Amino acid sequence: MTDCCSTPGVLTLEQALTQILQTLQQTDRYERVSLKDSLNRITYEDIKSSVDVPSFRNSSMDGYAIRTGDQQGHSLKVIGVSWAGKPFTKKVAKGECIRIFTGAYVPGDCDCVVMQENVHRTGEQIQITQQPKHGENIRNIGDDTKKNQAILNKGKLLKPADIGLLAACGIADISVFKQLTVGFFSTGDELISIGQQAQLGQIFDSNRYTLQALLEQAGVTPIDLGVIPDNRLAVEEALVSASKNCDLIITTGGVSVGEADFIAEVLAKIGTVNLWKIAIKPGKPLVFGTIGEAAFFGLPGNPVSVMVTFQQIVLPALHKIMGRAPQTSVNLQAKTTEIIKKQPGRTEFQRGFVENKDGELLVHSTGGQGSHMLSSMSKANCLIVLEQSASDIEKGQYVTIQLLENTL
Ligand SMILES: Nc1nc2c(c(=O)[nH]1)N[C@H]1C(S)=C(S)[C@@H](COP(=O)(O)OP(=O)(O)OC[C@H]3O[C@@H](n4cnc5c(N)ncnc54)[C@H](O)[C@@H]3O)O[C@H]1N2
Ligand code: MOO
Repeated sequence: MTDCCSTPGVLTLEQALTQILQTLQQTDRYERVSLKDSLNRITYEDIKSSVDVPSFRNSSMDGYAIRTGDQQGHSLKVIGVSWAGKPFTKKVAKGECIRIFTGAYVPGDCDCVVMQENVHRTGEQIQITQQPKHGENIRNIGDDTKKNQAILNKGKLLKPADIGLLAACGIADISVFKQLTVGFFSTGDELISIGQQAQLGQIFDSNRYTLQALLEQAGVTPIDLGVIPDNRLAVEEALVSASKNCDLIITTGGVSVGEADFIAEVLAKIGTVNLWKIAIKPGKPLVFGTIGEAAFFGLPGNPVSVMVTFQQIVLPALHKIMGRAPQTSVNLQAKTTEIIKKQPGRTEFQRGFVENKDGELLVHSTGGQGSHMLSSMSKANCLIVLEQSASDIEKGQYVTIQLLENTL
């Protein structure tokens, strides 16, 4: 569809994402890992608990376990102690109670724990000073997790709470999707490595460092394939070789329309070009396709374009292949503290800093928005998302923001 803002042949971000995700298949490779090695891995199957958690009724307070009917004002005899790990299992008769500590087994005769602050103790007798409620301060069997209940679904990215939950259920190892292997290289005759002396016209290759970090954060195995010069044959050889060992390949640079930009041309020769150019800023000339079994993303060379396209496009693609359940992105609304310049035509991602001022989210730009400017990206804790048809935004208007991973 062509409207006021679209360029014929250039897909919107949503169209491009739909097309990319439809092309990619979820991997079916998996492995068993121990719980200790499972952080940031993705579950390969639904995981059920074979036990109730808690597996026995226990106290949530230090105090006295009593029987219903032994009410406020009554005097009760303390006949024993239930410690966490050392249960009291004998009978508790009417008019009796036991001393109990947090996490300790509650004997079957008792149905309430009175916290010690609400009790007067004299020798082996207690007086309850506040009306106890039936079931009070007792954690019941299975109130956290029930036996045979699915505690984690397939496709769950494992975070510390999930690992703790599995441990609480006594699960020692689990099946997770195999980690993806992602090969990446930079292209460009102007690139030198850190440590080399820059001549006029040369720059340090920053994209490889950014990508290594982004890929590590994404929980895949990155393979740094170095810098490849602007030479068709060299690029072709590097891509063919990478496609044999990698699930996904990322290059940066060489996707625009200059004389030395031939990534899309080489891709068409050795694989398939599925799409080229998306109506986003930065990142417009992104190319996506496949080489053999491997998925391929040719990202634009500009360093901020690399970061934005990685976050908006490569990451959802990686999630699809690595088996992660689809995510709903959490967008917030924040009030802009300044005018934001914007031309209609592309969905724009501007670098911003959001803060909470007296309960209101305020966002301001972190500086120059050129796609070569990493300094404003480094200062940003969010991206300001401006829709394709939007033009300049007035100060005080609400805009959509996406928090960056480093903020969370
Ligand atoms: N006539 C046109 N020129 C350009 C267009 C266009 O539509 N018509 N699009 C512009 C846009 S938007 C982008 S984005 C860039 C993308 O260009 P390429 O992907 O071909 O990238 P290069 O030209 O190779 O590099 C762009 C820029 O980034 C620097 N760069 C490249 N690699 C690295 C690296 N590894 N580390 C740090 N910096 C890198 C490179 O030196 C250039 O400055 O094209 C526009 N041009
Ligand atoms: O689309 Mo480019 O990435 O704006 O600089």
